[in-house]
Amino acid sequence: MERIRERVIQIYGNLVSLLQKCIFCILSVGPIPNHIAFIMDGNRRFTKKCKLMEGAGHKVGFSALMSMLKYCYEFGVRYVTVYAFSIENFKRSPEEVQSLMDLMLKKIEEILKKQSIVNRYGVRVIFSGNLKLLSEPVRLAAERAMLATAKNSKAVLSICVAYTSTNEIMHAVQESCEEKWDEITLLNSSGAGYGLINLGGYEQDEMDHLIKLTDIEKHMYMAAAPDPDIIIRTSGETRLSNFLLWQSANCYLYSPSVLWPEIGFRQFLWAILNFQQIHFYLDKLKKQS
Ligand SMILES: CC(C)=CCC/C(C)=C/CC/C(C)=C/COP(=O)(O)OP(=O)(O)O
Repeated sequence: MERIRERVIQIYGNLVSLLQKCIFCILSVGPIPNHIAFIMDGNRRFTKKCKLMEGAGHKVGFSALMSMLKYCYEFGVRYVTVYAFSIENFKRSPEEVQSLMDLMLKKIEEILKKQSIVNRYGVRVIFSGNLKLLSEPVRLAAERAMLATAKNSKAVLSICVAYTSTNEIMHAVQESCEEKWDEITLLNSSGAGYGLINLGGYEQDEMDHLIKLTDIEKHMYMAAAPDPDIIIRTSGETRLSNFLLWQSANCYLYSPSVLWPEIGFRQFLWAILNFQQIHFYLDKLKKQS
């Protein structure tokens, strides 16, 4: 009896995945987003709603993330970014921060296993954020994961930890200033003698030493990924909460009402359909003007 039950579940699973493949095939006639970012909101609320043990919502949340990654990579999305832990999250109780870090550590080991989604889809994993703020075991695990997947080239997963956009922008501006300062000092010491830049009426060669947009962008934590096409934030919230502010100028925000651990194929499909509809509409406007 048990074997029949297992077989039925297996057949059902195969049928569902065949149906999903057919849907992806039809959808791929339209534009496929290159980069989707997720704000995984509502894990603690899910714990409360389902009367689970403390921290269980985040574990279910991780499984939901694995399903979303599978949909993204099956559909042909090359870049996925997730907001896994913000700098603000360090203000939570020490027990909660510790439990989230323990989960992170365990899950990093899991995603490095041979049969994991990361290895199955050839995904390069990048941890983006102020990694110095992480405890040593988590930081080392993150570095290990980046090294182990560095040669994967089919897709990219950016995991934002110890991240906020304002911190990212500040870091990038500081790095760019330091780089320019070093450049000017080097030129001065070699006798080129540019002196201090007069911001009033500078000459062309002085202009070359002003910081450009590309200087700042190359120092962003998210420099390895293009701007996102869609940001999906669960639990009906439409705030960005200091996530990808620099990169989201032309991005579509989709905000399903489900909590993160409840997100599934339906929400993914709806996000893609809405994105494609907006894309077609903007294309039409462009052609008319
Ligand atoms: C390796 C890896 C990528 C692990 C990620 C694991 C995971 C699902 C992390 C979510 C972290 C987080 C603070 C989510 C927000 O929900 P919340 O806790 O703020 O819940 P609430 O919105 O209900 O308060």
